[in-house]
Amino acid sequence: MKKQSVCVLGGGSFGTAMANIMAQNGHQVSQWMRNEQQVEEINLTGLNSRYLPNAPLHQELLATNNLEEAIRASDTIFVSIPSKSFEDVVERIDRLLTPEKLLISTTKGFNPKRFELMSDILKRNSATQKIGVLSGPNLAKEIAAGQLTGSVIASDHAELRETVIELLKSPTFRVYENTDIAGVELAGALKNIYAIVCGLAKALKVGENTMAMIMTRSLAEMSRFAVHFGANPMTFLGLAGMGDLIATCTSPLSRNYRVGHALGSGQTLDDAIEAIGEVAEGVNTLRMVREEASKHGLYMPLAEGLYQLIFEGAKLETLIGTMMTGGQKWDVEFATYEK
Ligand SMILES: NC(=O)C1=CN([C@@H]2O[C@H](COP(=O)(O)OP(=O)(O)OC[C@H]3O[C@@H](n4cnc5c(N)ncnc54)[C@H](OP(=O)(O)O)[C@@H]3O)[C@@H](O)[C@H]2O)C=CC1
Ligand SMILES: O=C(CO)COP(=O)(O)O
Repeated sequence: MKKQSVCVLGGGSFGTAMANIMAQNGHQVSQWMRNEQQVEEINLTGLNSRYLPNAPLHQELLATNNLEEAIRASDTIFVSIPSKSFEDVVERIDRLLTPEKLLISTTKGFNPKRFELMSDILKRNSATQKIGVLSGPNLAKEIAAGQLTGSVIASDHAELRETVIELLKSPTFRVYENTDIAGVELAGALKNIYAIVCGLAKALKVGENTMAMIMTRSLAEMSRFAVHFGANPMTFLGLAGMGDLIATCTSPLSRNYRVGHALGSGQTLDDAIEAIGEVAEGVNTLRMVREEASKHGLYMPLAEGLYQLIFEGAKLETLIGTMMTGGQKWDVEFATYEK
């Protein structure tokens, strides 16, 4: 692939990990962030010590404060901004976009202002409809440490999918493709709820039978919700579905898992979030999904139980009770059993 101009919006751990791979691949990469000291640190020392310590960054990765310049110079733009601020940042770049530019979200969450995903925000821009979503079991610190990692690019545009696969291809990072944007994006956002549940369960020292049951029923809930909103249930068998659920529900590197673990160890939600100091998308996702599930009559006992536990002071037994005695009886809902 010939040298491409790319920019990554966001100075957090995931944006930095992606920017670094593309710089290592010889592309012209700028990474936009709002913190001037962080820009200076990356450009002078090759380190992003707040978000990705211990990961030396490629010398050609250029950190910048200049959003306009970064967008104008780039053919492909990755937006790696937490869901809370995603819309604000995308609105700032709107007038700088042109029809050829490729726009990719890496953000796993919902807009807290209204029920919509990041790709919905990207689609509202006035210039380009070349939109994609990157999602998968992608713990940023593991990627930076060179652990073998797979991800998924979902888009209607074959050219976009091909470009992202090539930009990010490395001996340790591989991107697969999918056209089910709704499935891939919903999978990445929803699994954060269940990572909180699993962190909590682990803190309570549950056994592996229990962990397996929680994770598998989580997958059932996630796909039930997502299929209602247009996803293909088969997507949940792939890296963006089962893959990300496994990584996030079992790793203390996941911020959402850590929130759950802290809750299970007796901390308050506010203390847990403050101690982590990075984004944990699952808390907002839980609020949005619970509201939408009740509006549409979707049965989500684990999400409902977690919501009641966190926001309504319910006892842990409520969460356990909804899982053990709930109304849903089929193992796999999208299979046909009755002859
Ligand atoms: N980390 C991971 O392992 C993975 C994360 N993701 C997803 O990627 C998204 C980004 O996460 P991640 O990189 O981990 O987040 P971090 O918490 O590591 O960093 C967030 C970054 O966003 C910046 N930011 C926040 N608000 C704004 C704003 N209004 N304007 C400009 N910059 C802003 C922060 O800047 P500042 O420091 O100035 O506040 C910081 O650079 C999330 O949705 C996450 O779910 C996806 C896959 C893996
Ligand atoms: O999405 C992730 C891994 O795929 C990162 O999870 P956390 O946001 O919980 O750290």
